[in-house]
Amino acid sequence: MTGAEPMIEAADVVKTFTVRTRSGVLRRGRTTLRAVDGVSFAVRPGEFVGYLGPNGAGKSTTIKMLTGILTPSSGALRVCGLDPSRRRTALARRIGVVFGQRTTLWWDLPLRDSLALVRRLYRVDAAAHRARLAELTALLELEPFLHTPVRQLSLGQRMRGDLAAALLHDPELLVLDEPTIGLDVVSKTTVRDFLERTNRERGTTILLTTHDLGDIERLCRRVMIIDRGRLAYDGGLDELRRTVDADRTLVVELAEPAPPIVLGGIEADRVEGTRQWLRVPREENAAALVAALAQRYEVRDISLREAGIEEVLAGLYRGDHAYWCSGRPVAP
Ligand SMILES: Nc1ncnc2c1ncn2[C@@H]1O[C@H](COP(=O)(O)OP(=O)(O)OP(=O)(O)O)[C@@H](O)[C@H]1O
Repeated sequence: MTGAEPMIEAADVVKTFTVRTRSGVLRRGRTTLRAVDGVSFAVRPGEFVGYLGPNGAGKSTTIKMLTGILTPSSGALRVCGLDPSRRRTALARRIGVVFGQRTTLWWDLPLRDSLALVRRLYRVDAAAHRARLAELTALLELEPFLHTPVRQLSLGQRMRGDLAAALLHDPELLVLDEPTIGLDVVSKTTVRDFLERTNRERGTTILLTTHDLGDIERLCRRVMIIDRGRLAYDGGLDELRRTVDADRTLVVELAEPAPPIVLGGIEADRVEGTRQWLRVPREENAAALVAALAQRYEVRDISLREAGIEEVLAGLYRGDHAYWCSGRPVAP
């Protein structure tokens, strides 16, 4: 594969499922559900892309198609230049996959033995395996539990083991489905640092599905958002914030507690002691608002906060923005 070729190329990919329906007590029928509904995108080598969307949006179904577990109902899909469902074994040697909710390791074996089996599975040369295992052991700090059976590992340790297993054969592409789910802050940081480094230093292309916005803010330069099977956004995080035009928040610290501030059409939507939060619409002049506040209240401190990615996405998922509902992809 040459550097110019996309690592992943999806053209109008559709996946339908036939599901049972029930209306009333006795009437049963079947209907077709379009879990992925005409998705097109390309991921270039070396990119780190977040694949986001609310529950049931179609993320896992997309990932299962990318890894060859599911076959698209229509459309064209190529990963590392291969058709995933037809060339599943060949593709497995070139990609790494981690599902946060389940492990690919052997439950009863010590981690080290599990990783040795992975080497056989992927036919990795023994010397290359030794070198890579030593590197991954150091980076993921696996040494203290290499001899522990997988079933006795904590969630964070197991996830580090799974990442090592997925990367032992040095894949070009790493596909991650919720890799930090259930992890504590320290383990999350270890995993994120490791992923960031893997992408930067080895040039591994990474596609990450997560509900953890910390993962996204820390790692992804580009995000794709899917909702009800359709790609609704594909671009940078900062552009997303700008596109959505989310409201800003004015945090006001008063000299003494007061009833919720009302200024023009704006009212505080949160009050805690002397602190109040006001949502400032984009079109509102924040400077004029601050001046009016200072005239009427004794203000100790004031700060204007841009909408965080969490608020931006919550607005999108609620359908606050027209383009979101239209299902029309937004150009990067
Ligand atoms: N094997 C299946 N048979 C029938 N319907 C399915 C199947 N797999 C997924 N679906 C449906 O397809 C839709 C998309 O599911 P998918 O698991 O891809 O969503 P998701 O974005 O990964 O959600 P979550 O964030 O909750 O994991 C959902 O409505 C789901 O119920």
